[in-house]
Amino acid sequence: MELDKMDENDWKYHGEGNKSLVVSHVQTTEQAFRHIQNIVDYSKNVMKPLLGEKFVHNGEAVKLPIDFVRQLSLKVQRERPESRCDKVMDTFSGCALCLPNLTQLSSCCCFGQHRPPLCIEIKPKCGFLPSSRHVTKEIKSKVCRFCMHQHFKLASGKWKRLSRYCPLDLFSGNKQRMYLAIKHLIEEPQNNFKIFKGGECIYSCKDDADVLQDLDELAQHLRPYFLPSGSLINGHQASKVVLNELIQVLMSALLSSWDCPRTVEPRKTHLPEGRVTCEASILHRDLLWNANTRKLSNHCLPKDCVLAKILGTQMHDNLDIEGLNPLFRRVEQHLQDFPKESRLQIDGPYDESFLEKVQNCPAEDDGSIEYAVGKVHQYRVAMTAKDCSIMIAIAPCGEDDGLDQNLEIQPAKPRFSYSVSILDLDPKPYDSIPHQSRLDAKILNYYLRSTQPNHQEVDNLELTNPGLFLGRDREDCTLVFHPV
Ligand SMILES: O=P(O)(O)O[C@@H]1[C@@H](OP(=O)(O)O)[C@H](OP(=O)(O)O)[C@H](O)[C@H](OP(=O)(O)O)[C@H]1OP(=O)(O)O
Ligand SMILES: Nc1ncnc2c1ncn2[C@@H]1O[C@H](COP(=O)(O)OP(=O)(O)OP(=O)(O)O)[C@@H](O)[C@H]1O
Repeated sequence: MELDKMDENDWKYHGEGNKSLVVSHVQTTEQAFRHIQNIVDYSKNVMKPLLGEKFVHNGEAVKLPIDFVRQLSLKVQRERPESRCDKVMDTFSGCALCLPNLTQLSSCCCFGQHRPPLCIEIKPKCGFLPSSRHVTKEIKSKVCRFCMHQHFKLASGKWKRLSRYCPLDLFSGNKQRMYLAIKHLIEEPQNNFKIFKGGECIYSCKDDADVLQDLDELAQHLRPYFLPSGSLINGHQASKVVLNELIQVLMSALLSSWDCPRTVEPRKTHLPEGRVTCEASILHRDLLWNANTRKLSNHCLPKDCVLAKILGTQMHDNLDIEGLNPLFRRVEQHLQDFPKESRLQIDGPYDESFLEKVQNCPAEDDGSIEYAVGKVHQYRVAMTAKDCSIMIAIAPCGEDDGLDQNLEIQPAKPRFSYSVSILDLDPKPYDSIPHQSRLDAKILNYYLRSTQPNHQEVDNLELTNPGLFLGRDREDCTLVFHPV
């Protein structure tokens, strides 16, 4: 803040205590409001057209009384996880993003009165392997970023166990692969899987928890939704049935092609040819040896299902960070040469013209700034889609709502209505691109160091906490495929 440019009209009374009188800067509120409005514009004008009207709730920027925000921040403080408490709430901004509660079903969906709705949140992460000619390290086209990143996260202490989840299995459209992907998410949720019941989080990552106990407890919560009330199945068998049913419902929701009438065979999206399995996935070896390899590795999702929409948007990153870097530098150079240039819309406005730049970027590099900025925008859009979450709200519906014992004799499938939404669609900052580049190299180095003992470092990077490094690879596992 420059002292000689201070103007009392930019400040207003905020409140006071015994010793302090607090004034706040009016710009702060306006800037913060602009920031939130930018998020709303980005969700509404950029991500919604790409991901689909029905999945995206852009929300609304709202102004709130500052005292209310301060009180609220104190009230929620004790419920916040310790690992997040380094972030403080901006209690002076007086504004917020108002969104519908996506753990609840929208009012148009029917749902039973007896049981509160369930909501499953999945953060699927990146579902494809880069096929860009700019990729210099072969491993990147064999092992997906999530699976490589696991080793770095373990070494840096973010998580205590490796997740066996592989996004390529979830996005495969193949029911057997999807089944295992969801099973692995349940077993080790990290920040990729949560379950809410009546809006309350009942299942999420607990670092020190006993995994098996967690699963039994979870099955207890879910039992009334998936087993008839008088069912005699108990213990481990009941948990297996309940979790199996949950996975089946989730797969239906993830594969629903919402624009197609249910009676018609849904159209399929065949994604570009290329490697569609990840070598680190525990399924990989089975896929290689299985007689049905081609069928199992089919990359085929129903058109317009939530997974196809997210994957299609992620694939706007078709150069990989390695191919993007020189284009980022071209934009940087241009901004240095023309500092007042705003038509590139680096920080917005996120309007139709921004979307036009994303959708109509020239296919080949013609050396122009337009091409470079189009690719940068595409990359940022892809980053948002690689970091978003899917919320699947489900509730029992129809005449079978009060599942009774008779159903056990001739089990009828419980019926559910569900709604699917996508959340966390913030624009990723333009200036985070250099960080992405460094992170990419770090992830690669940690992965290679853990799996290939003689590996030479890719770049001259300083690797943090090498002493913490655990070189254990995934548990060896043989799978038998059953029809589902
Ligand atoms: O880079 P990644 O893949 O680790 O993603 C980050 C996420 O970590 P994850 O790998 O999902 O555990 C990370 O998730 P957590 O906050 O760690 O749960 C954030 O979503 C981060 O986004 P932002 O910088 O807060 O906008 C994410 O950063 P971006 O790369 O999307 O900016
Ligand atoms: N509209 C909503 N309805 C219900 N739950 C929500 C909603 N928005 C966010 N949440 C919950 O709050 C969590 C954090 O929200 P969000 O992912 O938007 O934050 P973020 O800071 O952008 O996260 P990230 O670190 O992943 O970038 C979500 O994972 C979800 O569980």
